[in-house]
Amino acid sequence: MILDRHTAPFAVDVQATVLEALRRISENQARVAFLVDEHGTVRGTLSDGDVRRWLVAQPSPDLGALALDAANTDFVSVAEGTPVAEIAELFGRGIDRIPVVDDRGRLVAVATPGARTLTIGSRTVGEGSPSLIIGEIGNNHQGDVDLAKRLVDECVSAGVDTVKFQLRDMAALYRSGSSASAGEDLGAQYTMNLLAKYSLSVEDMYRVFDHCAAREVNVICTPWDLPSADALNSYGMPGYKIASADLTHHDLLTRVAGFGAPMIVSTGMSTEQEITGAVDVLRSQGAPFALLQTQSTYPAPYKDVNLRYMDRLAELGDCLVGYSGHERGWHVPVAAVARGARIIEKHVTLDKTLEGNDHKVSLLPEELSAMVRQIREVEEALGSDRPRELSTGELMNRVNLAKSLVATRDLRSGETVTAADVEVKSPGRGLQPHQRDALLGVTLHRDVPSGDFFYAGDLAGRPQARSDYSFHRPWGLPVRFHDFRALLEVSEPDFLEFHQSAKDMELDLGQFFDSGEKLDQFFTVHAPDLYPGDFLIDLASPDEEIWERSIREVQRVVDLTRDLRKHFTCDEDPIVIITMGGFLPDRHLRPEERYPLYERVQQGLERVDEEGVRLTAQTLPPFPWLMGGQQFHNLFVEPEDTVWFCETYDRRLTLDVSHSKLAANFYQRPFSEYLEAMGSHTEHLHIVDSVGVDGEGVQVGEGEVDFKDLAERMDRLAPTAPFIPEIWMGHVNNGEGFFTALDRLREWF
Ligand SMILES: C=C(OP(=O)(O)O)C(=O)O
Repeated sequence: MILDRHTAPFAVDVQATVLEALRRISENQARVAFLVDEHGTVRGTLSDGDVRRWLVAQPSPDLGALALDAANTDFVSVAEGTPVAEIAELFGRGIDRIPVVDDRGRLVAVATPGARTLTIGSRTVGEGSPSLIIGEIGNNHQGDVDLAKRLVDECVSAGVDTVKFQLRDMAALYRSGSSASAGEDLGAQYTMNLLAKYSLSVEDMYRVFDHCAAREVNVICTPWDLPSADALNSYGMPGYKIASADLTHHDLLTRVAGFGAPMIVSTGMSTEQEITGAVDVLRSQGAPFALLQTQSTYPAPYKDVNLRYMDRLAELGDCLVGYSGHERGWHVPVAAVARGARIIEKHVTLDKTLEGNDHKVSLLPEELSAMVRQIREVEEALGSDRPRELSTGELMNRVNLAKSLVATRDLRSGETVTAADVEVKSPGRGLQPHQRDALLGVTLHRDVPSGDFFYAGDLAGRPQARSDYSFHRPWGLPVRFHDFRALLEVSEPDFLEFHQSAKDMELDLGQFFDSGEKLDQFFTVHAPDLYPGDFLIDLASPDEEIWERSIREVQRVVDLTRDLRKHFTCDEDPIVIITMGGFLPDRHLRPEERYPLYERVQQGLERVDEEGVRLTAQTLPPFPWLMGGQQFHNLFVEPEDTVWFCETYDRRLTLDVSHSKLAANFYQRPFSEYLEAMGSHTEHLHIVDSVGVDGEGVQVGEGEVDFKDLAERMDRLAPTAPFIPEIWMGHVNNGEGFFTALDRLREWF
């Protein structure tokens, strides 16, 4: 059981309305709030159930009514000082939060049956949250306030959640007082001498805590004796650490538990019996606590670290567990997180050669940064045990690498598929091999040429109906040279968008168009994404060879576009969509690093003869799936620098809705900001849904884009920009995915 002295999340003013009280209940996620008057006296408790009962009893419920009307005024509470065991007996029968009140009925704590969460300052850590990373400065400040502050600053830069210090009152701590160590054993004498030299006074420590507050980083501290504990309590620490060395110091445990703030308790150099003894003390005090597995040697041999003991600690303490590390390097804390540590403590120093044991096992600031980064990466990688979902990248790779059912001969509409008509071949664009049984015996409703894929639509056994589309802006279909005729047979788009592969760039247009043929529509061209030799267009590249080739490839796309124009009736110059580049394999650039890259893009474009085309820069996602894996896009991702590029160089955009929504999600900004900023620079639209930060190309209505809002904004900001539905794999089964998207988009566009 825990006595939570952080009562603010539970308290609601007695004058609050039902709605205000409900808001508090949903914020604290405890299903109950306590109504307190101006003196802090509890006047009633209001649970979810109380509100429900009140609602059904009202002829016309009014959420603006006083919460007190719905509250339980005959509630269970306990007096401060009630033994924990007695309080524990009151839980059950719907009661899992009990107000603890002083002799005047004022709320002083909330008793809960035990929660595996701790809140330290601004940070709550629980089973499902990122781990709490503590930068242990300890005494590595060498008794110097400025050095202590610098260490705090380094911890902030490294991204730790909390910094930690140690406080000692040498006179109270050592039997021989603060200076006389002569009679001590060699080890103790060495430690005492160091501590005497390098400790900070309480006042200096407070100064450093103030610096932590100014840097907005949570700070905790280990009191090594009772006076230090009291001094820390006077400052008002949001949490306390108990060193392994104090696990058997039950008076200290009890004193600190009485402060009511969370306790993080190390268990090094202790027997299991001593650990359970400490747990009993903490429980009897109702202290919110976590236990840390620790090997109290400096540096600790890996064979003694024993991360698996965290499982046992979780059982013994029925609490959150973590790891306080004294080994070399930082791979063990990273592994500890993967093994369930919710708290990591690791020492930090500016110089490993300074005097004192701790410096040797401390991380330098850049190492601490690396540890924090790697822990966060591992936490992301841990994922969940929910049913497996394929990432967009995997889906793409699956098309390239997996197998499909294909026809062994030319099959005619009306024929029934037999085993001899079907074989398994790569790529994985059609029905998957395990769907063969479902396909056999199906009567085809279309011709399937030899080597062509069978699709889900073939199983449905009915032809796909295509309706006439009419949108209040021009609409088109993404096509390839080899499939546009088939799509034109079933639909009448205003334009075709030729999505070029590097191989398509080599093809002779005469293969696809009769000489003199002119199709009665316009067209756009999307430059290839990938070229042989893993080459990607990168007009921002500092590498001259890549940059020069990128310029050449863009020119080839422009030239092809001019050639294609002969076969279309275009009133305006055709739009060409280019992914301009600026990606990196391993990181995102800071905003100020992006501008020189845009300048480089522009220099490259100035070398391209753009006569007769409208070159546009496609807006890009933060994590493109290039060459089968995750990369990092930097340019045309955030609106400010994208708009800067457009305005500075008089350039236009192809706004890819999926890409830009992913960017908005990644940068945790409203998508509307992206649309408002980039909308008026938009020449062309790729309309498609998206999920998360890298789920692109999603079918309309199956992701997170608000299409009504999108349509309203685009009608205002880019009313004439044409669009295509750019659904990933939308072309299979003769454009099935594109037509589904168009069917859905009719509602808004
Ligand atoms: C020495 C300390 O802890 P640990 O036992 O985790 O090293 C401390 O918190 O001061």
